Amino acid sequence: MLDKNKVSLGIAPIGWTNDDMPDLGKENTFEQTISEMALAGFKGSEVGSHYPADPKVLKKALDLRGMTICNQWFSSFLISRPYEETEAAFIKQCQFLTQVGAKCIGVSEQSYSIQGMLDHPIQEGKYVMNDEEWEKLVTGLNKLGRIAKDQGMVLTFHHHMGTVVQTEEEIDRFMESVNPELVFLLFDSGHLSFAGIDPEKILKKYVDRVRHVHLKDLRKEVVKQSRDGKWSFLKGVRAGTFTVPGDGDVDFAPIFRILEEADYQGWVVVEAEQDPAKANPFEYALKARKYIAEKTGL
Ligand SMILES: O=C1C[C@@H](O)[C@H](O)[C@@H](O)C1=O
Ligand SMILES: [Co+2]
Repeated sequence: MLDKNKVSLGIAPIGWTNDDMPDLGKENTFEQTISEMALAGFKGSEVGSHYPADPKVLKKALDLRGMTICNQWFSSFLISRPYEETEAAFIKQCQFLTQVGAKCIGVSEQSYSIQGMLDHPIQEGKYVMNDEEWEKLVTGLNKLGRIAKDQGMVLTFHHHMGTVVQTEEEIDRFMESVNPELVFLLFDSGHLSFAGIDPEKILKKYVDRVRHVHLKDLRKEVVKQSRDGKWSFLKGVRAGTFTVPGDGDVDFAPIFRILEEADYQGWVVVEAEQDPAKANPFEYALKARKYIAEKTGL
């Protein structure tokens, strides 16, 4: 069982409106999204592109529903653009997050990422960094991690399909290289499973350095179709690569057990992007909430 005083349950708006493919769920308003999250029993939300940009407006709408912002995605371009460019955007986003009371920022290195390319098979030919690029990434993230820490925030890094940190070797090298006081891991069960990595193994190894968790389930049958058909990441998402915890093929029992044994403190966030026309987001949020309550006591 997870301790309700230490672990909070959030959900990402990506099941309602998908920022990577804005036509998916464009009919779902911000108010409807957060009302359904709250009604389904979630206390936190990540930030979606259809959320108000004014932190006061956003915070008021969340406060009314007993909710808070728990994290926001941040795209870094540390190995392909001047560091200062990423730093300026990072500082701006940290300020926004601080104003809405959030403590976590989830960074993904998007240089040469194929995750958004509609004509690129996700399971082939992603970019691999050379030693010089590794150095740039690590140095840049350590600097950003310091900036976050000085503002009372935590920089977590999101390993992700189609990006420069996807494989087990890349995750290991990453964790060996970054400053453990400044850069933490965002553990995403769906992306690990999609990459053919055992989530249990990674979590066991790095749980003490995990500061944010994405609970994402995976339909292995769709992943197989995606490999055979050479689908892009986004085509796979539309076809149902991901779903809510308990609805797919990821075994969440060891994940919850490791978090419990490590006395994990922080957010666990359901993040299950799929086509809202096929998988009603409110229905799936309720389904996830029920499964997590049964398995963790949250
Ligand atoms: O954390 C995430 C944010 C999304 O934009 C991304 O594509 C998704 O798969 C994810 O894990
Ligand atoms: Co994620």
